[in-house]
Amino acid sequence: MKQLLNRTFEGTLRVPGDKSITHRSLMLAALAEGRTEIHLPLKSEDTYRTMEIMRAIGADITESGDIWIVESRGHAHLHSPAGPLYTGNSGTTSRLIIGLLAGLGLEAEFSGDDSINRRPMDRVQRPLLDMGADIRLKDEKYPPVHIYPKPLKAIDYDMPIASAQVKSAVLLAGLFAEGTTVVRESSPSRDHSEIMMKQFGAELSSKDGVISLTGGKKLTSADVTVPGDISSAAFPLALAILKPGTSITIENVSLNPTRSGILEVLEMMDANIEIETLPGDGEAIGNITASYTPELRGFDISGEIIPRLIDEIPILALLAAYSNESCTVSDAGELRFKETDRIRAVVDELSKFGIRFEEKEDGFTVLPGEIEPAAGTAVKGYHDHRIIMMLIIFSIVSDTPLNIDDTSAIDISYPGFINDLESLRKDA
Ligand SMILES: O=C(O)C1=C[C@@H](OP(=O)(O)O)[C@@H](O)[C@H](O)C1
Ligand SMILES: C=C(OP(=O)(O)O)C(=O)O
Repeated sequence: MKQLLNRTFEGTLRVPGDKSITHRSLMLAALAEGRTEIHLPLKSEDTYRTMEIMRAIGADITESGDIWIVESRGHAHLHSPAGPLYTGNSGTTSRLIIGLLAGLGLEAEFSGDDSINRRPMDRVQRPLLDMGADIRLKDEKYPPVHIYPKPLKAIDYDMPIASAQVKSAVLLAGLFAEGTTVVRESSPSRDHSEIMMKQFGAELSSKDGVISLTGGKKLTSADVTVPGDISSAAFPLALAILKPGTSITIENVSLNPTRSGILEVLEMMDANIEIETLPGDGEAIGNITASYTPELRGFDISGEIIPRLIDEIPILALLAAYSNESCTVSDAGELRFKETDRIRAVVDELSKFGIRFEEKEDGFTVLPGEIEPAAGTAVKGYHDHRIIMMLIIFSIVSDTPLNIDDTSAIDISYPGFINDLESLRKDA
């Protein structure tokens, strides 16, 4: 990483494919009769966990360079796995698979790594029990999760939290439930499941936060091209804004409005960014250019924007530290249930450099002030990809070598992160 310090960066990058869309494409392609090609999938630890699980229940998936091919004779050919499943570090795999397995009426058991085994699964279990599923959890909350075959009925579900994982689990189960499943969202969460289910022929409509899905409709294959992941793009974009002499363009990245809250905050901060939308009929995509911005305004965000930038909050905290004004994030208590408690992690690690935080149960305020980077400071990544990548961007922006305990979790969502940054070095 030393090779990235005391440099400036310039150029164009394609970040890896969207993680949320890749997970969903593997699941839906396995349910849909026919051959699906998934172009430019994210090849990362988390998405391979979903691929292995889909194979363990009978999906035929082959990899051919940047295309994954799923050949399916339809959902009826999927079967209970021969042994326990493993979801690794992936919350999306864990939550969505509960809905999928319950919907298919399969018997299965799964657990994950230490982080997943501490993440709550009862949020998905509750609505599925209402649908008639039989799902058992350790201490009524955590993996190992056991799922037993039961027929499902549609429900009308008022979401108590804004969670795309819960919504998607209910919808995946709803594909096989008797009747029309209705999900009511209080704040919009990412809608990739809804978009893709329609592409695969599901009888689904969505309006003003109310999603209706009629069970029993046969899905048919549809090719998917995965756009770049805006959650990954956020790191090089932050680098461009914070590093003097730097300008970076990210091409073909998802601009889905349920994901692009970060761009709205960058605009609030008066950051130098340009967004070019590209034509297309599925997921919104475009190119984003960000450049060094010496004076950054503050922000105060809460409410409906939070689910639209939830995974970008660690890197937003770093941007906030460089603002001349105070920056507040509220209504983001969900951050405490991610790979690690991301509020704690951000506050504990960035405080080591004189960055002043007021921590709250549901967020934090970053106060303006001097940053005091000290070479060789020991920092912890908590085996959380987003915390680690934020710390690496801080190290590069402040030209300070840091002693990060373990960076291997980068591979959860962005293998090639360091290489991509190297490709942008002005002298590369
Ligand atoms: O559905 C998805 O693909 C995701 C939903 C979000 O989680 P929640 O549903 O828990 O908010 C997000 O944090 C996660 O990275 C991916
Ligand atoms: C929270 C994340 O993912 P997951 O919930 O799938 O582990 C993330 O990618 O930041």
